[in-house]
Amino acid sequence: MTGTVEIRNVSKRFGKLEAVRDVCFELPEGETIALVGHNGAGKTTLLKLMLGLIRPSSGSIRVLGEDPAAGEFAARRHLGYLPENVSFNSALTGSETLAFYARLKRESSAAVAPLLERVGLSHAAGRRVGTYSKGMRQRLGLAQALLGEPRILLLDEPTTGLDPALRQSFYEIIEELRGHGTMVLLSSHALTELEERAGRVVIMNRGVKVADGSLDELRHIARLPTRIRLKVADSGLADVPCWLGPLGEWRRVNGRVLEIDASPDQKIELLRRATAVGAPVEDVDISPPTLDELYAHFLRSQEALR
Ligand SMILES: Nc1ncnc2c1ncn2[C@@H]1O[C@H](COP(=O)(O)OP(=O)(O)OP(=O)(O)O)[C@@H](O)[C@H]1O
Repeated sequence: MTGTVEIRNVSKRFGKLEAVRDVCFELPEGETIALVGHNGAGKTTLLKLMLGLIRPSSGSIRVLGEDPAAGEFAARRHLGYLPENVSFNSALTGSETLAFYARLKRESSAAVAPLLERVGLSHAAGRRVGTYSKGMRQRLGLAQALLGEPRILLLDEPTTGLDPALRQSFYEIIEELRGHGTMVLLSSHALTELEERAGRVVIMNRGVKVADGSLDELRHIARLPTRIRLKVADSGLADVPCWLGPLGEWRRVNGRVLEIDASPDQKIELLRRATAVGAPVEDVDISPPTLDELYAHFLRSQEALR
């Protein structure tokens, strides 16, 4: 896979505050990457650095092989950006707004109608943006970011204000773009929805990158327990320690359901026992560590080192 963004040992200081400290990563094409972190972790600063809106205090950034902060940054045409707080001129219609951005990006205004259609705003194309709901403005923002079929899409909190159906169609658009080779970077706090969508997660804390990998890789590194729930037949409730063996603590969550936090080493053995002939188990439910739990784990680990 070809790289789209290369960040090497980048730091960014605002006065005494180090918003980003010695961060390195590469973002290949055709990947959806989640950039997560608490408020003030440095996510927006990283996006602004990639856009060339600010310069790094040290380190280097390449976007499609160019320095984004250089005067003539030709790769900008291949960049789409949705800022956290989209604001448009409320007197312009949806069509006029998008046509304005198309001119800025030197794209044909013929792109406007199909893009409005794509984000489900055709019906409101002739209405003033001032009358749009938050979700509609967000969709117009996405349409603006999609102008020119970008190879890099940087989206800051893109699903804020979207209802579940719109979120679904938003992620369908993202998946389609990714399939065509676009690198999509989603900066977000919505960890649960990112869990199913992002192939890779970069976790930031206080300006420092604390974890970077696929969900499976992060689970492997964190070695957090997998939560296993067993629905047990009445006959098995009396002698749980016997058929389950010495595999850690278990607790009864309600009636006939047992819950066990199995370490990565115990997991398979536990499932073997639970599904062995004669085991009084009627159903098994396996929940690997969620992105929420992994996020909390990596943040705790880094805070402990401070
Ligand atoms: N132009 C600026 N001048 C001074 N400090 C800044 C500037 N921009 C960002 N900061 C500071 O840098 C740190 C990182 O901010 P940044 O906006 O990158 O965080 P974030 O992870 O995007 O947070 P959020 O989730 O709240 O959007 C914060 O402490 C912020 O106050």
